[in-house]
Amino acid sequence: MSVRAVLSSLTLVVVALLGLTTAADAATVSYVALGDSYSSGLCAGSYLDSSSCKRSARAYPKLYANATGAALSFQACSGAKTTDVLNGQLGVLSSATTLVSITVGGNDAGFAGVMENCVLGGESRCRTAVTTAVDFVETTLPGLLDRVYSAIRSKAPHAAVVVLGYPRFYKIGGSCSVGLSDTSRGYLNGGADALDTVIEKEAANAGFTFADVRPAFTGHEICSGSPWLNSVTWPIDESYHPTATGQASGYYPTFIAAR
Ligand SMILES: CCCCCCCCCCCCCCCC(=O)Oc1ccc([N+](=O)[O-])cc1
Repeated sequence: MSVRAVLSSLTLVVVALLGLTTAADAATVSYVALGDSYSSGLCAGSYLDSSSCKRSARAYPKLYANATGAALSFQACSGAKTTDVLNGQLGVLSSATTLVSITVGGNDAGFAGVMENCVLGGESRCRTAVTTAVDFVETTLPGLLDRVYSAIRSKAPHAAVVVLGYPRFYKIGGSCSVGLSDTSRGYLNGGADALDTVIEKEAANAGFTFADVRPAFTGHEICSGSPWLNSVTWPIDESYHPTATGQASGYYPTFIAAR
């Protein structure tokens, strides 16, 4: 065999290997999970590190990566508002990102304060707190979501983006140890609906897919026979969050179906 023939067969082998590598890279989903505690998995346990972000091995982003072999960059962080996503979570996005998920907006709307008013303050204060939050959701939140969604699109131009919503918290009329009246439960469910309505609309405006978790959680609200959400609990910040089952049976299949 001449030197030239050896070189040309070597070239063929190298080209073939490069081809395989490129094909393997293209087949690997490059997945970035953004957002707040509903995506980090606060309350689901088995946290992946000791950070206050509370990223859980039982949260839907990790379940998806385990099941599919997708390469996950887990950015979601407990307590995140839209500005935290904009300023702290988008650095890993690139033109190579193929899949993005996000839950955000609840903390901007003052979720924790609303819950405190409703649990401790009685029906009247609950109604006022929810009304104020819904007003914010309908007037100010759309612009905040637009900023986040536009930034995602410009940093990850080729990604499929799935925006997940929030569940209704309460079954109305269920027997329940939590001292919240059916009236207050109704206010809170209405707040979740208002939030989901705005998130769905802004996601559609951005060309993203909205994944509605409310159907999956129906029958599994607080005060139902098999809740997938924590009621008031200790530590207090884990209150009103999906349990590990809520992540696995509520968020995860809803994400899979929308992706
Ligand atoms: C209209 C808004 C109020 C209506 C109440 C019912 C709405 C249901 C939607 C819930 C949205 C929750 C998103 C917040 C997720 C989150 O990150 O929660 C936190 C988790 C942890 C902390 N923290 O401080 O550790 C703070 C907040």
